[in-house]
Amino acid sequence: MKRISLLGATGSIGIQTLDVIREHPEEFKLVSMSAGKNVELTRKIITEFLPELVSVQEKDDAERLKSDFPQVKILYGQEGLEEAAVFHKADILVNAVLGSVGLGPTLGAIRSGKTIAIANKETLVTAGHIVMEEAKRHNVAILPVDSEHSAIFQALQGEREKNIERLILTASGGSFRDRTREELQGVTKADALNHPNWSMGAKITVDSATMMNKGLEVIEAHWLFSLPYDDISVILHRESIIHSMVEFHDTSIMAQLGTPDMKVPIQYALTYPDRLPLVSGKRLNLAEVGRLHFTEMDFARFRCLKFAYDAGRAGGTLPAVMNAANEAAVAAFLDDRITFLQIEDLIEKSMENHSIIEKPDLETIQEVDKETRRYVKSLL
Ligand SMILES: NC(=O)C1=CN([C@@H]2O[C@H](COP(=O)(O)OP(=O)(O)OC[C@H]3O[C@@H](n4cnc5c(N)ncnc54)[C@H](OP(=O)(O)O)[C@@H]3O)[C@@H](O)[C@H]2O)C=CC1
Ligand SMILES: CC(=O)[C@@H](O)[C@H](O)COP(=O)(O)O
Ligand SMILES: [Mn+2]
Repeated sequence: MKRISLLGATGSIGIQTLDVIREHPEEFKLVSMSAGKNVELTRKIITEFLPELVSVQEKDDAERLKSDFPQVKILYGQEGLEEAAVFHKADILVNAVLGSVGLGPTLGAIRSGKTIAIANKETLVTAGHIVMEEAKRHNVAILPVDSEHSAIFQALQGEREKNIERLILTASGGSFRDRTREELQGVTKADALNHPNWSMGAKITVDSATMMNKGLEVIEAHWLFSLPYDDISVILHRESIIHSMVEFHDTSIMAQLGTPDMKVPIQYALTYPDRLPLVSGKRLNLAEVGRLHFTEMDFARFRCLKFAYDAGRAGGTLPAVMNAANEAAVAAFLDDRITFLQIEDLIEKSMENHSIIEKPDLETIQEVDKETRRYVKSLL
């Protein structure tokens, strides 16, 4: 029985993690969780899964939940999030919260010796150097949940790192993959949220449309697999059937394939190094798929991917700046305050405006994150 702490239980990854737990009650138990503002769903989850500790974003919501569930320890805010992550009865943290608020809880859980199943990209993007060093020091495994990194992780089982030529991340191209840059003028929020292959939270769906999602994944891959940026490439693959690949020095390429279903990588992170049947999974029928397509990545068309390679290569605080600017800009877009193309303008301006601090500690990263959000706000 693995005892799970789940951050972001009310989100897209959170709900699918609960599906996996529900499908294997003899294997997994939810012992602590966090949610943001979706109190109704939080109530349902508590009633069904009976976690011992629950944290929500707002104090008022916590007060209401306390009177409804007196047997449950209810917390709130960033402190509550961090406490849920280190709950003493949990063996593994599934971090599926959205945004850089996920960094502190990941570090806390590493320091208390928990295995980390990481969906929250912002943790590794903003502070990969600290997270990987702490994981090594505490002998804690960081298991990828993101589909591309899970694919690479699976393709690397039984292989030696020294034999890797490069990683090849696949990108669907997102909602606007068939449009030119000129055709991006005036696209709407509804258009952006219409991902061709995956059903995900709003922020990551917009990231996929700007290609920032792949940029964040390139930086994540750099930290997870300890490879230089020159050995990490991206290819457009419309179908999202090949979730990513590893090429070896002998020219052999190992790929992981499957239908686009996040329950597969979520469950693999929870069962690793074992596997379990995916109760509600759909088997891939390649004859039905028929053809797979691949296209060279166009960095001029997808500027955010270029920003991410630049930020990753420069290192220091620049990835944290890029990430915070992206979070603030996407939130503004989802709030109808800016156009789609302004997202990348705001990220570019924030990166240009910043003087990089080398080897930043946690406090510096958090300060730079706040400063960048203030800067983006001043530009709006
Ligand atoms: N969705 C996917 O398929 C994939 C997602 N990821 C990554 O996983 C992470 C989560 O993505 P996704 O599930 O799509 O996101 P969602 O927006 O669907 O869910 C986010 C979750 O985080 C909670 N939350 C948001 N902001 C805060 C906050 N400030 N404090 C506390 N809780 C908060 C939300 O609570 P509430 O809704 O209650 O307000 C919700 O539970 C992201 O980093 C994303 O990039 C990676 C690979 C695939
Ligand atoms: C499901 C998942 O892992 C997402 O990160 C997905 O990769 C988004 O797809 P694209 O960014 O390739 O459009
Ligand atoms: Mn992904």
